[in-house]
Amino acid sequence: MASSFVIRTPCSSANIGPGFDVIGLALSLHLELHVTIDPTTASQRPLNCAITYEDQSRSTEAISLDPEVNLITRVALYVLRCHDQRAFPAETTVHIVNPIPLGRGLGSSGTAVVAGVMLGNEVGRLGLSKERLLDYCLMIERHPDNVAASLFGGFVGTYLNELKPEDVARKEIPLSEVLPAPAGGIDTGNRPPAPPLGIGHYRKFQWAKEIKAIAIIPDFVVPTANARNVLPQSYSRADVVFNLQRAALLPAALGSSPPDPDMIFLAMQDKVHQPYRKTLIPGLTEILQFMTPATQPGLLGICLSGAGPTILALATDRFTEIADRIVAQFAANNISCQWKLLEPAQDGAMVISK
Ligand SMILES: Nc1ncnc2c1ncn2[C@@H]1O[C@H](COP(=O)(O)OP(=O)(O)O)[C@@H](O)[C@H]1O
Ligand SMILES: N[C@@H](CCOP(=O)(O)O)C(=O)O
Repeated sequence: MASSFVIRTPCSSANIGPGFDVIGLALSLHLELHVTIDPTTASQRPLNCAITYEDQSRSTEAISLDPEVNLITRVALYVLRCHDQRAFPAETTVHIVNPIPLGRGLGSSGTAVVAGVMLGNEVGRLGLSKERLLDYCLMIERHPDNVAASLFGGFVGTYLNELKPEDVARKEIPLSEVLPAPAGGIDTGNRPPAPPLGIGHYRKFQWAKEIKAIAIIPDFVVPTANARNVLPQSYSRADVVFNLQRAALLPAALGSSPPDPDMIFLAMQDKVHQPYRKTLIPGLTEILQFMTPATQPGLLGICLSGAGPTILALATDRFTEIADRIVAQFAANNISCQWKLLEPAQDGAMVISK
């Protein structure tokens, strides 16, 4: 008999200023996988899987419908193959509905990875806990901030365990071995490296109910890998202490009701990633500084969302006014934008039976 379910996964904004690779916030824009498994259909397809894709994000990148290439199904196959299941159950169809803009700093890849591990777990009937699924996510997306937010929901602080030397080697296995290059439908029969236990952990923080997130999304892509390549290998003690001081304040500042705008604005400052990413995002330095809670009522703080180019402005009201001002700053650099008013998504990725 056929079965159907939906996997719903929120997008995320990572860092929130000083919490580089540590802090993440799940937001109310959801990737959905509408999955049907119909064993009565004789499978004609490679890997027993057919993909369709519905773009609701206004992205121009073409998403592959080949299950060996598509990030979501590739990740699901990784989880399945770690459990000696070589393909999807016959006959699986996955309809992807994606409103998350690609390569803009709203964690589209982390969300896709989370949806992929949830898909592998569900179709393979593996019964893995979300804590274990986080390990699988971290073998692919190697910083925990986006994936933990999308998997568990809410406003999270994350950390990686100090692993035993043999486990460190397993965690650092090149991505090409975790997600091997497509073999053109030929099953190599290789079992991929399973993740060590308990790589990553998270803690949920409070989020003050008055605070909403405005995402100002420029019409250009900054691949996260490029935005990580512009960062230095080492930092001055002064810059590290600057970020530690603010990162330690941030959860209390964003969790206190009513919010204190000056405290939040200060707690969202950063010297570890944003200053270096200005080379990829025209006008970034000015955009992060041109308004403050003193000059813009309703504003609490501004930061780069993830690796950018999206700007995240936290605010209690006057959302349109704040968004319009940031859009105008980008327009001064000949960059057009869309913007969205989002809320924290307290529920993480979930499977909904149909
Ligand atoms: N829903 C999806 N389905 C397939 N691939 C996706 C999906 N979402 C994101 N990706 C892949 O992730 C890439 C973007 O990842 P990345 O550069 O990390 O940006 P982001 O900040 O959006 O996570 C896309 O170019 C695409 O290859
Ligand atoms: N901590 C990472 C977060 C990347 O987020 P994304 O949404 O841009 O993928 C970083 O800052 O590189």
